[in-house]
Amino acid sequence: MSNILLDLSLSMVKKDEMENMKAFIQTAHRLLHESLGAGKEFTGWLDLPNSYDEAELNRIKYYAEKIKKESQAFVVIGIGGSYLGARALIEALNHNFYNELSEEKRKGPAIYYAGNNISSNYIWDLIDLLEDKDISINVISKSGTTTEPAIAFRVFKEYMEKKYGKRGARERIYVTTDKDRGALRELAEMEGYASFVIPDDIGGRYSVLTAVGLLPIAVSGINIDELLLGASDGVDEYFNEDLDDNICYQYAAIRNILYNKGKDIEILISYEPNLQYFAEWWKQLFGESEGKDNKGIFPASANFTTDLHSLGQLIQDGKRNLFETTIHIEKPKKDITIKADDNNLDKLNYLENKTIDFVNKKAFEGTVAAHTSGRVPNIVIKLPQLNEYYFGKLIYFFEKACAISGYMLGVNPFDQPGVEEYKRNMFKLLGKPGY
Ligand SMILES: O=P(O)(O)OC[C@H]1O[C@H](O)[C@H](O)[C@@H](O)[C@@H]1O
Repeated sequence: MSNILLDLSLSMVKKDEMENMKAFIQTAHRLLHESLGAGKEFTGWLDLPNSYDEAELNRIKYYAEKIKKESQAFVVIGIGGSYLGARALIEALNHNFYNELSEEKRKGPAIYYAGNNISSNYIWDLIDLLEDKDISINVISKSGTTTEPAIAFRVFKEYMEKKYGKRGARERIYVTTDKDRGALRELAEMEGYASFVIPDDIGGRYSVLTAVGLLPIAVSGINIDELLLGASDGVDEYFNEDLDDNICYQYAAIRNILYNKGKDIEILISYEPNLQYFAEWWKQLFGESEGKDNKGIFPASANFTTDLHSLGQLIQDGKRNLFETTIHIEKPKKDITIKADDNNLDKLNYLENKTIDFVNKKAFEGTVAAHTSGRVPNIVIKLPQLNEYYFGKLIYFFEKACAISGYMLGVNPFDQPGVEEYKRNMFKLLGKPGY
């Protein structure tokens, strides 16, 4: 049966180096599964796909349908873990030009994002774009107090109330936040908005398979049952503490081996442009989880072949402190056959009857060969297809690999104390009371 596969044949790591990681992997496995590790109170995501509350799932589906019916555009207000996962999957699993499609062709409203920056130009332009559209909004914040989404929501709440009146706006505003803490929870209760809960034991960057991600994802027409099924199969498949039989743990182990050899930048590569935000989600997951105590691999990303024409030189020939992890999709959703041309001025007739995906795959093979000859270790994660099931499983694969990798590195993979530093300075400069 087809499945996600991990190809380590070009990782430049020897078999015995992996063997030597077995004990460390088993320790990390125990820290995670027996709730003995740092941040153990944030491991609710571990069994979530297997223990999903059916009633909550049905509520998500019900409101997703309501939003679809009532809206031409849907605005997701959130930052970091409160929006990246949703955007990653909405873009990865839909049409490359989803928002630009006609309403008949699209399976849901156009989806826009706000509250992920503090640019007045951005908010202004978004409001301008939404002027003649019927909209609904989902404000997502675990803490309920993050500045960026809070400011955007203040603007959008006023906008909605002007457009639809207070009662009408109430019907179109959805809140996803903590069960009983935070300003957003208080506001949701006070205004009577439909609301969803981010469980206490799941941190933002591990929350894509909760209502945080599932509501917006379902609104875009993606099958969330299939997504959860993939993740749930991942729970079983990536449980085995024997390194030989667990590709998720192999990925965690090899990252640590490479890091200890001075490879402190990992570039996540894809040959599909609509995986750009999947890489952004992955960057937050690994960056916030591991980058602490003056340690951690810097997670970067590149889109090939696009970036081969801009970053390719550095990867091939620059400082040897990086490695690549490619997400390789075996079968495209659609393909195009290259035809012969009588004039052949572009000299492409040698590709007659080959498909564009065939060329893309040859570009991948050629790139991996070139970069490994340039001493860049290459890890390849192979997915049979770009669909809900495999991406649900891949999400879980990375979440778990990240937690295991973080424990092997000796950090708490579930906190992010460093992020507060810029906030404190900004609040002080803004004159926020108490700073
Ligand atoms: O969901 P929120 O509480 O608004 O947090 C949104 C994001 O901002 C924070 O500063 C954290 O660094 C992230 O881990 C988090 O995902």
